[in-house]
Amino acid sequence: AHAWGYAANNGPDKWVSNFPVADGPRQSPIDILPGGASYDSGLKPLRLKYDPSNCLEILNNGHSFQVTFADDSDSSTLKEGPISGVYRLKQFHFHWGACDDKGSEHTVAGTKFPFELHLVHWNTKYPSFGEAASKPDGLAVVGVFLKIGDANPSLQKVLDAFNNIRAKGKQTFFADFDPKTLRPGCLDLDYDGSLTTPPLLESVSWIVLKEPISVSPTQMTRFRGLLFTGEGEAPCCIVDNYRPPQPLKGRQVRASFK
Ligand SMILES: NS(=O)(=O)c1ccc(C(=O)NCc2ccccc2F)cc1
Ligand SMILES: [Zn+2]
Repeated sequence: AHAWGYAANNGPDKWVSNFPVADGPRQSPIDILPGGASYDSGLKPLRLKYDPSNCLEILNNGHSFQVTFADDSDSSTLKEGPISGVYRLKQFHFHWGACDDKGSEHTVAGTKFPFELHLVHWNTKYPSFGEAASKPDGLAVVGVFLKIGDANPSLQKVLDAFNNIRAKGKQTFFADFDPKTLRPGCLDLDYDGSLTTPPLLESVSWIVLKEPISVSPTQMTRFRGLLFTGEGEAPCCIVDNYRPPQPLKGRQVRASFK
C-alpha cells in the first residue's frame, strides 16, 4: 500500500482503509466552539518547562518538519493543566496551508488559521514515547495557532534552518531553541483526542491554546518552500498537510477560562 499523505489518492479520506481507528470515538482534530466548552475551575495553569539544550535536530519527514528533543531526562516537561503526572517534550512540528485561509487542524467556531504548531509530549509513567503512544493517557499535545502579523523572532531561528532540510529525509543539527517563546497567553481548551496523522492512535490529551501567535507573511512563505519530495524527485511543496475536523461524538471540551 502506498504511504499515507495529503494528496487525493492517499489523503485523510483514504486513511481509514489502512487505519480503521480513523472512524473511532476520539479522533482529532475537532472544531472547537468556545461557547460550548465548559469552564473547569479545577484546571490549574499549564506548566511548560523547556531546556533549550535538549534540542537535538530539525528534520523533514516528508509530511512536515519536526524539531526533535532529547527526552532521556525530565528537563523539558509539561505538567498541570488537564493532565496528571509529568510529560516529556519529544518534538514539535507544524501544519499549514497553501494559502493563508487554511492550514490549521483544529478550528475555532469554524475559523481556520494559516498554521498550527504541535508540541508533542509523552507520559513518563510509561518507558518510552512508542509505549506511551498506545495508551489512552500516553500523550499530551499542545496546539498553538499562528496568524499573520508581526514577524516572530523566535520562529526565525527555526526558519533559518530550513535551507538544510528542504528535501524529504534531510536533517540537520539544531540547538538552543526554547519553544516556550512560542507560547501565547494561557487560555486553554482541553479535550481527549488522537494523533492527527496515521497511526491516528487515540492516546492524546489535547491542550489547544485559544490565542494565536503571529508570524509575518515572509516567514510564512518560507514554510511553503519545504518539499514533500526527496532530492532528485520532481519537487512538490509541503502544503495543506492538515487533517480536517472530525466528529466530536459526545466529547466535552473543558476551558481554563470563563
Ligand atoms: N499531529 S500530532 O497529532 O501532533 C502527531 C504527533 C506525533 C505523531 C507521531 O509521533 N507519529 C509517529 C509514531 C506514532 C506512534 C508510535 C510511534 C511513532 F513514532 C503523529 C502525529
Ligand atoms: Zn501535528
